[in-house]
Amino acid sequence: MKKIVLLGYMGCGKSTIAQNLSKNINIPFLDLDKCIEKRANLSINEIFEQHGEIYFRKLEHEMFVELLQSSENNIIGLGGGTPCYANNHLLLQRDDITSVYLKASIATLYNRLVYNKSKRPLIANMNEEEMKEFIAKHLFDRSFYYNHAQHKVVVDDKTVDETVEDILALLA
Ligand SMILES: Nc1ncnc2c1ncn2[C@@H]1O[C@H](COP(=O)(O)OP(=O)(O)OP(=O)(O)O)[C@@H](O)[C@H]1O
Ligand SMILES: O=C(O)C1=C[C@@H](O)[C@@H](O)[C@H](O)C1
Ligand SMILES: [Mg+2]
Repeated sequence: MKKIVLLGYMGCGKSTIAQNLSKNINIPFLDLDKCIEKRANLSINEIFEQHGEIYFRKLEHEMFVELLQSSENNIIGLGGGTPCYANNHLLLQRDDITSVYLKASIATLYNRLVYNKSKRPLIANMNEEEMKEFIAKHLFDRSFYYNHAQHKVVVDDKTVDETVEDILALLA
C-alpha cells in the first residue's frame, strides 16, 4: 500500500481522522507537527515565538521530505499550512503516495476552532469576529494548494467514522 497523506485547514480533522484510520487499517500514523516538535524539542508555539514562522516552514518542509523518503508504510497527517509553502503542494502529486484533502466549510472550521485555538499560533490571539474573517480569507488563499491533492473528501456534517469510511472507499 502507498503512504497516505491527509491535508487540510487547521481543525478539519487531520489528526483525529488519521488516528482512527490508523487503527482501522493497522498502519502507523505520523503527525507532521508532532515530528517537528520532537525534532526541535520545542512546541509549535515555541518554535513560532522563538524562531519565527519562516524557520518553522523550513523545518516543516525538511520533515515532510524526510517522512516521504522513508520506506515505511504510514499515514502522514500534515500541518494545516504544509501544502502552501516550499512547493510542498507538488509533492502531493507523487505517484508513490495517496493524498487526500479533508475539505471543511468555513462554518465547520470556525465551530471546531473557536474553543480550541490556544495551541494554534496563527489564530491564538484573535477574537471571534477576527477569527471568522481570518478563516474565510485564509481558506480561500489556501484552497489553490489544497486542491493539488489527488483526492478530496468533504467532512462537513460527517462523523469521524463516516469520513474514515469515505477514505477507505478511495483506497479500495
Ligand atoms: N466529525 C469530526 N471529524 C473530525 N474531527 C472532529 C469531528 N467532530 C469534531 N471534531 C473535532 O475537531 C477538532 C479538530 O480536529 P483535529 O485536531 O483532528 O484537526 P487538525 O486538522 O489535525 O488540526 P491542526 O491542523 O490544527 O492540527 C478536534 O477537537 C476534533 O475532536
Ligand atoms: O495552518 C497553519 O499554517 C498551521 C497549522 C498547524 O497544523 C501547525 O502546523 C502550525 O500551527 C501552522
Ligand atoms: Mg492536527
